[in-house]
Amino acid sequence: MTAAFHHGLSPATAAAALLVAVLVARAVLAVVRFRRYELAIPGPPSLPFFGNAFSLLFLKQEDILGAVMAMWGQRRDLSRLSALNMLFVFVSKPEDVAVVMKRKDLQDKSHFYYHILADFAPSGMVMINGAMLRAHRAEAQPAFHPEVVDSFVEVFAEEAEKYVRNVEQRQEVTPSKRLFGTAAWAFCRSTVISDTPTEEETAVIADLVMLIRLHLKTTNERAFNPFLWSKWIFCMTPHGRRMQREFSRVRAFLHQTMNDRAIQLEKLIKMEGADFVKKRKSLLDVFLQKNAQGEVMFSRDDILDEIITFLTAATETTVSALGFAFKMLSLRPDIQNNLYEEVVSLLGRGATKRSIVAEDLPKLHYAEKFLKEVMRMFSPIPLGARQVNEDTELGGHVLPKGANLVVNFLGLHRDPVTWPDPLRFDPERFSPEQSQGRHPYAFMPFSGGLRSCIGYKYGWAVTKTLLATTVRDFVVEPADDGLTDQTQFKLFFDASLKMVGGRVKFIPRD
Ligand code: HEM
Repeated sequence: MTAAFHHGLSPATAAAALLVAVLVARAVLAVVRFRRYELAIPGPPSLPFFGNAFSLLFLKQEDILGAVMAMWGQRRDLSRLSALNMLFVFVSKPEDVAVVMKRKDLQDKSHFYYHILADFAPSGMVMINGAMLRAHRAEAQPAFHPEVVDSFVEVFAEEAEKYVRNVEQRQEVTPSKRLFGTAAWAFCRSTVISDTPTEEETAVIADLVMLIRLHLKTTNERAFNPFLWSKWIFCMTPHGRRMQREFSRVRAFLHQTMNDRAIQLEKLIKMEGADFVKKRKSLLDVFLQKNAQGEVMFSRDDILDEIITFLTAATETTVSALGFAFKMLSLRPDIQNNLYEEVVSLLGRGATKRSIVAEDLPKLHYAEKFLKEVMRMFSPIPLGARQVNEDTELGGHVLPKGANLVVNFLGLHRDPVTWPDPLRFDPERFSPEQSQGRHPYAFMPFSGGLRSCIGYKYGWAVTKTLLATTVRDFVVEPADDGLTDQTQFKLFFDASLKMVGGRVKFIPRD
């Protein structure tokens, strides 16, 4: 007879009490264990279990990055934040970043952030891991071969010309607003739909771009609001219901586009055989081709998720980089003159000017140094989070299983040891002389290792084309917003880095 029976407890009650006691003991042990690992890593003061939650949760989107960065506090070595027993370990030193990029066991995306991002495109490359990631990357790679990217430059140039034709002249504008449409069109025309889109395609792609922007904004808000972490709960809110409805509508259209293209492809493969297989193809064709050849590698939903993911990755980053580029040009006429001189020496001026072609891109040396300095100071992706799947040693600390490892690209790029006077804007940091001897992992705007940006060459080509075409036709002047240098920018994060305001004026040159 146990003590419980002597005290009149039934066996069921005693069993339930025992179970509760075991669960409570396990939870307490988990909190104690977590706390031991947490406190071993330097970071701001934190409470047991809640960690830094009271400084992090329910923040406005504009304030999230500033709050995270303030708490990170420029620590060079590993540092941490925590909330509700979730640990975020920041890596910002080139030596530590190199280890993360090279280690095969640190390549999975963090569940915390990416499971929310993945809600509407779960099989997209940014979200997937392991064998599935390797298969998707291997298939998509040919669509980003340098020769394929070169073949798209004509489309990029046409979209850039359209951008400069339609830009609101002489008024204060936020360049990113119009740039989204331009970057999205450049992507869709080169990789998804026909070169000459129909009216319906135009309307649906415009909707998709708006929807993706909204999704990214919502993802960040949800990430900092535990009540909305579950997709199920989020989709019961009016906003969640609306997003679900809109995504279903756009997906139905894209499915139709894919079906039409798949039928065309089957015919082409039958007609051209091996010749067609060897041809360079767009992303959509690359994914569909395997299926058309009878190897069903990807479901139509997988392909659609990839198209949405690539469109997001391609537009967000390009727009972020160019938005900061135009803002910096408006504040630095000296740099703008150097850039203009380089551009007109290639593309001509006035009546003799011409559009950019693929062969011009490698000759834009100054543009490249300038854009690198933009991406150093304003890394389009400021943070990238990985999942720690097993207790892992890094930088002299143990990261417990379940922790989120955050590669702090913004911190890496502003590390005063590698970049003296890091807030000074100077493209010459990327001259061959000054680049000599720099740590190979000190500058990582496109990340690195197994999860490096697959659209790296594509991104460079679009960004350079849009920058050169705009500078050829316009002087970028400052807005009347009181901002006189880059140290005054208020940065925030909505899937890519943005700044509050960011307005400039475009004054025509001719
Ligand atoms: C200025 C332009 C760009 C920048 C700075 C940039 C930066 C990055 C970075 C930092 C990552 C890693 C993110 C992480 O680890 O969380 C990434 C991944 C990725 N990027 Fe880009 N990107 C750019 C343009 C593009 C373009 C044009 C495309 C497609 C056409 C693209 C497609 C992707 C994809 C699919 C991934 C996920 C790769 C993976 O997880 O394995 N990016 N990009």
